[in-house]
Amino acid sequence: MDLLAAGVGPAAAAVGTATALTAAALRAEPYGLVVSAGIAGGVLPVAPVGSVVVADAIVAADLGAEGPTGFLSVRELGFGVCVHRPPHDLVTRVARALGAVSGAVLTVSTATGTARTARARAERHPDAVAEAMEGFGVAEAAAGHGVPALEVRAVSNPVGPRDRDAWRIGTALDALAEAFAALPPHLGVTVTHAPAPPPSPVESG
Ligand SMILES: O=C(O)c1cccc(C(=O)CC[C@H]2O[C@@H](n3cnc4c(=O)[nH]cnc43)[C@H](O)[C@@H]2O)c1
Repeated sequence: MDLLAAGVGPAAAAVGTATALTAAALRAEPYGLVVSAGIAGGVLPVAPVGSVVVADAIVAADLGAEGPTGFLSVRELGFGVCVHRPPHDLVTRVARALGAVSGAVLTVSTATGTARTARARAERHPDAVAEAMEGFGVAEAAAGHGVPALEVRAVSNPVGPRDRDAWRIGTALDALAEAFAALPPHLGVTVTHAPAPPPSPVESG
C-alpha cells in the first residue's frame, strides 16, 4: 500500500493519481485499487462530525453548466460521465468493517458555504452523505487505467453555511487514522512497516 498526497481539488488529485498509476504500470507493478481519502463535509443528520463515510457513488457535483432551469451535469450536456461507482461488494464490506455510513460523496470545486447551495445540492443529490474536493478526480484517473476506486472520508464539518468555528479537523483525522488502521485486511492487503531503528547505546560508568 502506497500513500500519495496529491493536493487539494479534483485537478491536483487527478494529475497525482494518473501520474502514480502510469509510473506503476511502466514498472510492470500496476495497482489493484485506488482509495481517495481525507476529510469531508458531512450531510446532517446522517454523517455527523467524526463519522466515517464510504462512497457508493463518487459524483462530480459542480462539473457542468448552468441553464435556465438549473444545473446541467456533463452527462446531461452529452460529453462525459459525472458518476463513478466503486465495486458494490467492496463498499459494503468496508463500510460494515469500519462502522461507516455509505452513500454518494459529492466532489465539488467550490465547497458549500450557504444554506441555499446546501439545499440545491441536497435536492439534486438526495442520496449524498458528504462532500469533498478530490474523489471524482481520483476516480477519473483510476477509470482511465481500468483500476477500481474507493473513497473513504472522515467528517470534519457539517455541510452548510460557512462556519470555521464548527470545524473539527483533529477529530476527523483521528477517525480517519483509526479507519485506515482497520482497513488493510478488508482490502486483502498486508501492511509491513520498516523495523524501528535500534535504540542508541546508553553509556554507563
Ligand atoms: O474555509 C472554508 O470555508 C473551507 C471550505 C471547504 C474546505 C476547506 C479546506 O481548507 C479543506 C479542504 C480539504 O478538506 C476537504 N473538505 C473538508 N470539508 C469540506 C467541505 O465541507 N466541502 C468540501 N471539501 C471539504 C476537501 O476535500 C479538501 O481536501 C476550507
